[in-house]
Amino acid sequence: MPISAPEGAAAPSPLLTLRGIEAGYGKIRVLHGVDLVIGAGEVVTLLGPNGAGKTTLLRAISGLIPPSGGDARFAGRSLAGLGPREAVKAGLAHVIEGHRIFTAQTVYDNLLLAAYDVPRAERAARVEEALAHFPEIAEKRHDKGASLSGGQQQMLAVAQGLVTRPRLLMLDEPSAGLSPVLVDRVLNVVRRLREGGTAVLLVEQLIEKALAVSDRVYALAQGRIVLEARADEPNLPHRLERAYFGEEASSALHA
Ligand SMILES: Nc1ncnc2c1ncn2[C@@H]1O[C@H](COP(=O)(O)OP(=O)(O)OP(=O)(O)O)[C@@H](O)[C@H]1O
Repeated sequence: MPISAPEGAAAPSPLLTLRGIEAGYGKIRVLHGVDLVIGAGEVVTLLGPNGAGKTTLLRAISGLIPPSGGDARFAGRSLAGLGPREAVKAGLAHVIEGHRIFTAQTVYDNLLLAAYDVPRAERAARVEEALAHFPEIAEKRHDKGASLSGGQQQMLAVAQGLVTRPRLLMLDEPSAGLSPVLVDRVLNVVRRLREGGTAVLLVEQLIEKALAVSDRVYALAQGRIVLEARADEPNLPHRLERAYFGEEASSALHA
């Protein structure tokens, strides 16, 4: 049975609240007023066709590109004017699509570098904490990044996102280039993070696998949110199709 707040008590404020976010590149407008909410410890998948603006939205949240409009709040504070480093310090980690690790450095040093802003005395423990999620790369902690397989490098990139102990971890297509077994392993980490209370925003093409670890889903099309639903909603595949292709195209498909 869901635990409801006592009557009259204020609902806990969400961890991340986006209202009317607009962003793009120079004169190119990509996001046209995006509203999105993530609760503490919630796993949310962001779906959408190629070019919809998913990566751009993650970049706008993590300070890699400044939004040109709207309001973004994280853990009770405005994200306006925050650069990527400040966003990480505020508790936001963004594992970018196709993230490259430092191949000339060891696995351990890659993680230490990612823990740059963690107090020195805590860094080693944070590195171990991140490695504990990935026994396969923990075994290779003294090996150079270059010696890891593509999948292991991808895991190392996710582990780098974890050393800062984020309240929200944003993963941009973590399955890209991974074998099905490794995809499951990365998504299992998402499941474990959720159990531990870390919120995750997941951009993923493997829709079914992503939904299996998610609480809710948003779909973005042409820079606008066109659907918001619970991940276990029975009618979701049909709604997604309509959201992706528009109602008319969907009716034509089923005609
Ligand atoms: N650095 C950039 N400079 C100019 N335009 C860009 C840049 N990055 C992305 N775009 C454009 O912004 C739009 C949205 O791209 P974005 O990568 O955010 O979409 P996406 O939904 O993540 O797509 P995909 O699933 O293909 O990664 C696209 O039209 C893309 O060409």
